[in-house]
Amino acid sequence: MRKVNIFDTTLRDGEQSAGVNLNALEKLEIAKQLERLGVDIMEAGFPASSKGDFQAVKSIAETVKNSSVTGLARTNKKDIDAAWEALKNSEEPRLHVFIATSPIHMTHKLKKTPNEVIESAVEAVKYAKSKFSHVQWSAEDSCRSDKWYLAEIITKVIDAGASVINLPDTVGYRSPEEYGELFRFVQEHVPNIHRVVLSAHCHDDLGMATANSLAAIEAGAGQIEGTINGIGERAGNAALEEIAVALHIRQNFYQAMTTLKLDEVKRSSQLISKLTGMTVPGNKAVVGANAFAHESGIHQDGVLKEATTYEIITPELIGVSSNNLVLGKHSGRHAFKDKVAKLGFELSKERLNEAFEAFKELADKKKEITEDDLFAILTDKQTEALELKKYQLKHFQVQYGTLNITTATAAVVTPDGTYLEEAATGSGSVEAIYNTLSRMIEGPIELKDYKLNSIGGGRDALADVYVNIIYAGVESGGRGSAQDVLEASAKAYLNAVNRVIVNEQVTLAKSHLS
Ligand SMILES: CC(=O)SCCNC(=O)CCNC(=O)[C@H](O)C(C)(C)COP(=O)(O)OP(=O)(O)OC[C@H]1O[C@@H](n2cnc3c(N)ncnc32)[C@H](O)[C@@H]1OP(=O)(O)O
Ligand SMILES: CC(C)C(=O)C(=O)O
Ligand SMILES: [Mg+2]
Repeated sequence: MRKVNIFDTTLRDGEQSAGVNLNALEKLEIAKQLERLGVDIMEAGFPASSKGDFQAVKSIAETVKNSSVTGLARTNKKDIDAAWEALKNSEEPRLHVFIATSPIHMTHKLKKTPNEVIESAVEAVKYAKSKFSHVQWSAEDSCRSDKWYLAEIITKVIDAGASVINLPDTVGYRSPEEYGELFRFVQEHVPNIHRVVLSAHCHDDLGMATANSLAAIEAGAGQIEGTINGIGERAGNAALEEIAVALHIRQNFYQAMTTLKLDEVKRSSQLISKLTGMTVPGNKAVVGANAFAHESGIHQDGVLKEATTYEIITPELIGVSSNNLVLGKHSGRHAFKDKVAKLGFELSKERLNEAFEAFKELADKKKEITEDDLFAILTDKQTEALELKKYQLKHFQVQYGTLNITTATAAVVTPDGTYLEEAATGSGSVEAIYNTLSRMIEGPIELKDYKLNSIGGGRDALADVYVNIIYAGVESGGRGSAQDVLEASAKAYLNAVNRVIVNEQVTLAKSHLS
């Protein structure tokens, strides 16, 4: 069985998803979870792109010990130097440097001749190699590049010191057969290819990212790049959980494996969904809420007789424990703690107590607490610790009637500890709440997007609200869950504002990162 390395780029390409903007503390929290998941390499960001990303990569490189940490750079000294400053204290400093090799990109974007691109790539890899112990080079848009030109530049870049060569399908263009063919071609026509690991990096524009990644493995790739939940630029990247589970379930076919801890998959998915605000569709393979739900009679009958009739993956495999202990209002701390541990959460004693209180409060309102409810409570507690000085909602009330003007009143505590109360009207309940909160928050807020989902099913399902706002000139996403839609809406709005405030504090006070 051949081992395939997992290169996670949730914190770099994943963060390139439209509307996603993680602060350094959120990135660190995700990095710790990716380390628990067992990724071999994590791309923590693009250090030259902003001060915030530089800080994030640096703190991750200094914290994470069991996964190799890398950062992205263009083929210029400024980017490579910034990456070095951010990564030099990691266990094995590793750089990811890229330049595009397709005629379209070279002509229109880079405005360089193919020879100039070769020079730039070789020079950058040599320079990077003088600092970093590992240098990965990527041929951006390799799938629309001339294959003979690709073979030439790869040969030279390997001679310059690259130890990983990545062939990204940057725009998700190829079919699995064609992508596999590219890997075979490169292995046959690059004389020094045996000195490097070949890597695949697929995008999902035509819905083929997972299939293409698996085709690359069949054709000899030793590393797969992707993100959790498949988030990323445009239609996203290959979903790592899909590839890892496919290799596990079909190991006899692929004869390849990863060392991911698959029982950390669900928790990683939940945390990343929560912090990025990118909701996982119900029918998403492996981690969607319906991935293990059997709806129709014939399927249910089959599963009752023999689960393998319709189940090729068990929920337990990805860390959703079987529900033999039902949690409800009569459950105590022991059962709760046991369940929390089974779901893979590690919370401090204080956070665990708070989570237990939140669970009891919810159990008073709901008959049965589902695993999805618990995930919502636990990820809330896990991420609350990330919020520094912030606006806190104390209470609110809304008066709504078809004949009245909708009015909300609310009380918040501001980041400097002042208690404020306000009231405002709106054309609906959510608008009235947002107008009220806006009066107490310093600076204008523009609401760009509002999404409402339910967590779990039934009349007593939790509401999950995601908002996108512009506050202090910064685009920010916020999420809130509660049993009541209006409470979830208020929480999401404040969470989006708080994320901007926290971001500022993190950039100003670097000491918070250690
Ligand atoms: C396929 C991918 O995912 S690539 C990674 C994409 N990620 C990002 O872009 C991260 C966020 N980006 C940023 O913050 C900014 O774009 C920065 C800081 C990286 C650069 O900002 P700016 O210096 O203002 O440049 P801008 O983004 O407008 O243009 C990119 C420049 O880099 C050049 N460039 C693009 N790729 C490369 C490369 N791999 N190597 C060298 N130069 C490159 C472009 O030709 C352009 O150069 P020009 O200014 O001479 O025309
Ligand atoms: C930077 C490279 C590897 C990339 O993300 C792409 O080409 O899609
Ligand atoms: Mg990409």
